[in-house]
Amino acid sequence: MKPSSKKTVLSARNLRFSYNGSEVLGGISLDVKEGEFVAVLGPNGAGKSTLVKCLAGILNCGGVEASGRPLREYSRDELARLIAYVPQRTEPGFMTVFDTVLLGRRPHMGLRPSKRDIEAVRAALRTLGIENLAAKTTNRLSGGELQKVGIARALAQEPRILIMDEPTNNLDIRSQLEVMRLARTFSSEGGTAIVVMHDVNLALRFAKRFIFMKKGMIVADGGLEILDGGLFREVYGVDVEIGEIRGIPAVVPI
Ligand SMILES: Nc1ncnc2c1ncn2[C@@H]1O[C@H](COP(=O)(O)OP(=O)(O)OP(=O)(O)O)[C@@H](O)[C@H]1O
Repeated sequence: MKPSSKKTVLSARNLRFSYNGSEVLGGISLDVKEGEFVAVLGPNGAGKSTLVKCLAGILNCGGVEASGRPLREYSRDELARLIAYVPQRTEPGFMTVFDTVLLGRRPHMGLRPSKRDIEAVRAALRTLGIENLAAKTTNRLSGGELQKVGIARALAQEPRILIMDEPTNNLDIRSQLEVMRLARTFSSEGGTAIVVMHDVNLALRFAKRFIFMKKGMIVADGGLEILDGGLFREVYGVDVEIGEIRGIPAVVPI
């Protein structure tokens, strides 16, 4: 890839992580720059979620810096203003959709929500097309609606880095496209989007950089130029045909 003059916002150096003594990340190094849209791909259990939880500061992994400063030196609110993380599953509760999304404003808010906070929540609900659900409690939503609430909460947080773990889970095809467009817009406006995905074709269509993981390691990292049959055989153990439909890259298992 061509070197870029953009600022590095997140970096990991020789990142290792174990659950109960069992190593899941085996020494990962990467730099992510402002304005990037990165898709993290790879088979089940490869360590994708663990990696993004380390990058988001959800897991205390060490070896991760944001804007040149170790994550552990950030206060909780500082980190939340910088990085929003959307987990694989948003848990339902007894709060309304509006109040759940308002939680995203906590790191910005005083004792009471300001006009600005309320407007940020409304804007996030609008972006996800769920204003009509604002008064509903989240335990009465469908899986896809709940997923959108989690994403809206992250947007309301107005972070500089948006990290989403399989955000298109549970979503219909139109909503999948909307979420990917939203991440693309976020990154084209100077934010940084890092998204864990299983849908290779959706990732290829929208993201600009692809990190393929296997067994806790990065196997390949780059733009569309890194794609070839050998990569898919190595990472997923499947043979694929790689083509293009109307200029959109398409990978078909054969
Ligand atoms: N809380 C945990 N405790 C113990 N082991 C865990 C825990 N979370 C994940 N693991 C293990 O760590 C490994 C990597 O899991 P991770 O969720 O990071 O993979 P992934 O690539 O995101 O997988 P998937 O695509 O299935 O979501 C797996 O072997 C998993 O069993």
